[in-house]
Amino acid sequence: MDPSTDLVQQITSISQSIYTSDPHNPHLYLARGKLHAQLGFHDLAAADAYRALTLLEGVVEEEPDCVEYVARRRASTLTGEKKEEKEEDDDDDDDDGGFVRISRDEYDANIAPVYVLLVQSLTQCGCLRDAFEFGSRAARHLRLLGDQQYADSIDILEKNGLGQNPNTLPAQGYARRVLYPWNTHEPDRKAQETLSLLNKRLETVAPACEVRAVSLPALHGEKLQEDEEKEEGEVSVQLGLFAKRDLQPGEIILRESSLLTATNRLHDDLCDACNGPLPGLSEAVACQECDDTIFCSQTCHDHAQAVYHAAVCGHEGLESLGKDVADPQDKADYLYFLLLGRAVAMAATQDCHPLDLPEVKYIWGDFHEYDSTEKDLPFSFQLSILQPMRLLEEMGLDPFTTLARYDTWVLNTLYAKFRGTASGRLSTWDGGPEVCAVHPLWCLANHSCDPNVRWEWGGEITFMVRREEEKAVWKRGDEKKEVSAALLRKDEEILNHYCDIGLGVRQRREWAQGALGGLCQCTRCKWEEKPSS
Ligand SMILES: C[S@@+](CC[C@H](N)C(=O)[O-])C[C@H]1O[C@@H](n2cnc3c(N)ncnc32)[C@H](O)[C@@H]1O
Repeated sequence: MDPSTDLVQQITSISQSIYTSDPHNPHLYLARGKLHAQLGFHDLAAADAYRALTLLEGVVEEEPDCVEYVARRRASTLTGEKKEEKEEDDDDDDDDGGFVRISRDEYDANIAPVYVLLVQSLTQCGCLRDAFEFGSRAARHLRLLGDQQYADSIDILEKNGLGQNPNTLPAQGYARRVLYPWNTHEPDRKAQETLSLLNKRLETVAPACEVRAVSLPALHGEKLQEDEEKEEGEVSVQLGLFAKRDLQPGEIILRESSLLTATNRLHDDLCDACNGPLPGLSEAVACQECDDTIFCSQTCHDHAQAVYHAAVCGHEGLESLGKDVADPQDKADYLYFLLLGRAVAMAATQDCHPLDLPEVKYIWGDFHEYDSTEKDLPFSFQLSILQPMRLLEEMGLDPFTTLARYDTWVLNTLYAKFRGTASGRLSTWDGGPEVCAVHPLWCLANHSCDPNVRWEWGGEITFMVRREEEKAVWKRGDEKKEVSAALLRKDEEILNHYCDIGLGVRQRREWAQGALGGLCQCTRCKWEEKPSS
């Protein structure tokens, strides 16, 4: 058997125990974290180590009443000799339901490997500031517990970030962006069944459009021009939107509203559901239970209650979570976190797995091949581990017992999907990102720097066929190229734009690179990039 298959099986088996019967057992998180690290999932390993640490810290808490999550394990989780030895010790403190509390001895035996796994995993992800901070804290703590006993671990922990100024170390790291082998929620996006389902949804949102499989040029990270030329011809089969009939210039061909939205404005004047502008006081509708939440209409109010609001209603701690961002550079990342929060609220309200939400299940995630070593999914201790735990707590959920739905691999998959599809609106106040949303049908349209539609986004998002005068002008030095006709013919692909098409080719490629996964290879870019004849 392929050794990695065996590791996957072991991970799946431990996850099953965590999800269904033993969620407060730090041994399971440590064991699973080590397996995750062996498979190169250092991000998941860091999250597991942090869970084990949180539970172990409760064991030595001086005031037991302050312990939020009591670390305990099923008496049957140890095997062989260890189990027999332990069973004799456990007799006295057998809790209800066959659980035993984690003992001080277990704490002493596990605290150092947990710290080491946490610090090494964060380092591997590139989250060097947190690795350094945990490393220093851990070394100090282990020294107090016993210099000799923990000498090797202290050595490893202290080597980390030695001589560095923590303030200059990066907090933001990266994770692998793959479909996890245990993810059973991802559909076959190209299957006829999927296309039929999406086309059924399009009937109301964009009746003149159809989703089809399409071959796109495979774009790669930061490749040099020569590499791009070499790889020309390599394709990626994905989905795209197509015209079912001739479409007229100026015609609105898609109208979609979505509740998978987020804003970082603290006391905003936007509808809580669709993030469209609020009408006057007489028309706006407040939630009866928590007066602070305002909707633009009764429809949005009712929709919100059924889709996401029930899980967050009245939980005041959620109001400022992720919104009080000090560094403007972090704003976009925090918006993705807020979008994640909305998806969690939707899953909790509808009692379903977040990856099965209709807004999420079929959208593009830009995943790499499983055996790729590339790491390009932004990952940080704050936004991928700590804040999601706080979010669940503020919603009144135990982040350990709800892991079957909100495990780190699930959150990473959500982040990957959101980063591949979400659109954003900038603040008119400071120009920073302020609102973002996923529109699951709108986001099926691919990009071109000579798009045939333009989009507008208020309460709903629309596609309108570009008129002649709205078409892009191709420029190369002093040379200009004739614009193509505005009519969008039956069977033509509907092409959106992921960047400002008024920019020069270099800037456009730079802007769109994140959303495209590489440098744009559309015909306009290729023409404008070539030296003028
Ligand atoms: C928002 S999705 C567009 C829909 C997507 N093709 C699907 O299957 O759902 C964005 C992704 O589509 C692909 N894409 C869009 N426009 C492209 C283009 N002009 N060339 C190559 N890939 C493109 C990229 O992989 C990008 O990450």
